[in-house]
Amino acid sequence: MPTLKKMRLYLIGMPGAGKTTLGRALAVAYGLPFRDLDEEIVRREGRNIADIFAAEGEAYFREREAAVLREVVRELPGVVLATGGGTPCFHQNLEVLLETGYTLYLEMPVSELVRRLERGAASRPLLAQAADPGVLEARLYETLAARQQFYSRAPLRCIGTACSVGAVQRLLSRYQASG
Ligand SMILES: Nc1ncnc2c1ncn2[C@@H]1O[C@H](COP(=O)(O)OP(=O)(O)O)[C@@H](O)[C@H]1O
Ligand SMILES: O=C(O)C1=C[C@@H](OP(=O)(O)O)[C@@H](O)[C@H](O)C1
Ligand SMILES: [Mg+2]
Repeated sequence: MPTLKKMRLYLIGMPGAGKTTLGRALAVAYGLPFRDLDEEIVRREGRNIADIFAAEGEAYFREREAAVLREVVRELPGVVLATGGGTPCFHQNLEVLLETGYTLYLEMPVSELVRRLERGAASRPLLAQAADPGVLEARLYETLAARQQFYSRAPLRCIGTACSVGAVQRLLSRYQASG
């Protein structure tokens, strides 16, 4: 099935879109190693994302994120990489993604993001204060509005809960065949 033995496939999109979950499954399907950028940062820092934000602030996290992204790209010619929701929006990271692999935007309606994140928002520091679903929804709409300009530059896009492994494989095959 995979047409390229070594390819980098990057998943971008909002928190809760399913980048980590789908990324793992895609890596198995393509026989490629999987990396989650947040997990790579956590491993190098020896503390979790919430602790990094709390102790150092967002600017520090964004610098580490940009540096670790470039390390992963340098080290792995073949990889499925789940990025963090903010990754493409800082430090020219989107350019790195677009120039070194296939970038797929997992586009998920805010209603579905709210449903998925209602319970898990605490581990995502930018959403951690939004305990109330109404506040969470408003925060997600605001964030999406600011990030749309970055996400929409991905050449591949999969919409809603139809983003299955098979759907992404078909999308990518068509894209590879077209150019
Ligand atoms: N296809 C899916 N259907 C239902 N729930 C999902 C699906 N993919 C992910 N989730 C759930 O949504 C939440 C966020 O998923 P995750 O993969 O961590 O997203 P991201 O990495 O984009 O933030 C998790 O609780 C996960 O179990
Ligand atoms: O949207 C964001 O700015 C962030 C999303 C998180 O990743 P997920 O998209 O995997 O939740 C993580 O990188 C960090 O909490 C910041
Ligand atoms: Mg994730």
